[in-house]
Amino acid sequence: MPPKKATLPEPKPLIGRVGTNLKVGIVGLPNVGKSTFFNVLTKSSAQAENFPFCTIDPNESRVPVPDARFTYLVDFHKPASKVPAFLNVTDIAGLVKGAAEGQGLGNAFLSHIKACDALFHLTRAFDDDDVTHVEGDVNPVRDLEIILDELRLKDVEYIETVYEKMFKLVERGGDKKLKPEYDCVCKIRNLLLEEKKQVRFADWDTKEIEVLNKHLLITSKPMIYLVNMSEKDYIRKKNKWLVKIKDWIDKNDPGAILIPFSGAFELRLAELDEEERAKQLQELNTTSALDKIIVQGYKALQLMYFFTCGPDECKAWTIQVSLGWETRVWWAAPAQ
Ligand SMILES: Nc1ncnc2c1ncn2[C@@H]1O[C@H](COP(=O)(O)OP(=O)(O)OP(=O)(O)O)[C@@H](O)[C@H]1O
Ligand SMILES: [Mg+2]
Repeated sequence: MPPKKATLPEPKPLIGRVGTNLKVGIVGLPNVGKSTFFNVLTKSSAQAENFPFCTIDPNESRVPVPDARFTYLVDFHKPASKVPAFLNVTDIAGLVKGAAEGQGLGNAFLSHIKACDALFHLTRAFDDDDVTHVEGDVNPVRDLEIILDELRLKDVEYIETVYEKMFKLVERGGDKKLKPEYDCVCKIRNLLLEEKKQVRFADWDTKEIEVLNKHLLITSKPMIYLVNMSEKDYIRKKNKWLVKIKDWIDKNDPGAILIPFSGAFELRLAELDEEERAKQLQELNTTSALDKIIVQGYKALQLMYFFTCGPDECKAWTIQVSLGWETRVWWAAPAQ
């Protein structure tokens, strides 16, 4: 008998902005490797040190999206000008328990998250007694819940103000026109406050998504889970937390993507020249995780972008619209 096909959850329509200048934010507890990851991903040099709250102000950069179609166009036309698509990435300060009430760097941090359109949720699965853990020990499942809960509480605070305003208009003032929107706000409030769930975990119809898009709640943003492991664990593809994290995601955020990587290993690779790097990867029989992360980050956004190449930038071009669950590409014939 052929093996049973794994049933994948139906992809959910994305909630959020559609645009040409969207960004992915990096969130997680302090000192878990967010800035290290940001630096290797975007070839930047943001401060990354072994102490909590090393990052205060957000660091922003962009990274080209690896795309075989773009490489093909460039190889074919050998153009003078090559403009790939870019993914904008923001490295944000660490978040601690109580951040929604102002602990740690608190509210400023949360407003930086609100400005992002998708999130890389970075969690620490490496043991290293020399690297301080704000919770005292390594436990990425607990850490995931701490972060998600802070994000949820921030949404609760926001939706309460919306709810109170609408309550007065609809329940007291009898405004019938606002009633459908008010009902949706009540559903959001109930989900966040009573069921203690993230907005993206629930099912929403088109009308409800219109309401959600007015508010751009933090817990409605697509989230990609990145597990930061030791170099050794990444190379041997084993880590005692991986299965536990995967189980947690399947149970709580089904369909969400988990990508293991190693900040320490990527940092070491980044210091090698191209030839040494290829040799090293071949010897270790492994690959860098960064391209996969960039592509998934890009796919999580409802992004509309152009990549162009040609002597006058229009010899060959494509427009790509990624709406998360589908990607459409238009090719234009090279100008004669
Ligand atoms: N995979 C890894 N293995 C071992 N050490 C790592 C790994 N990834 C990062 N580190 C180390 O962890 C420490 C904290 O890293 P980093 O400054 O990137 O964290 P952060 O999450 O940005 O912290 P903050 O929230 O304080 O800004 C650094 O000393 C870094 O070298
Ligand atoms: Mg940092």
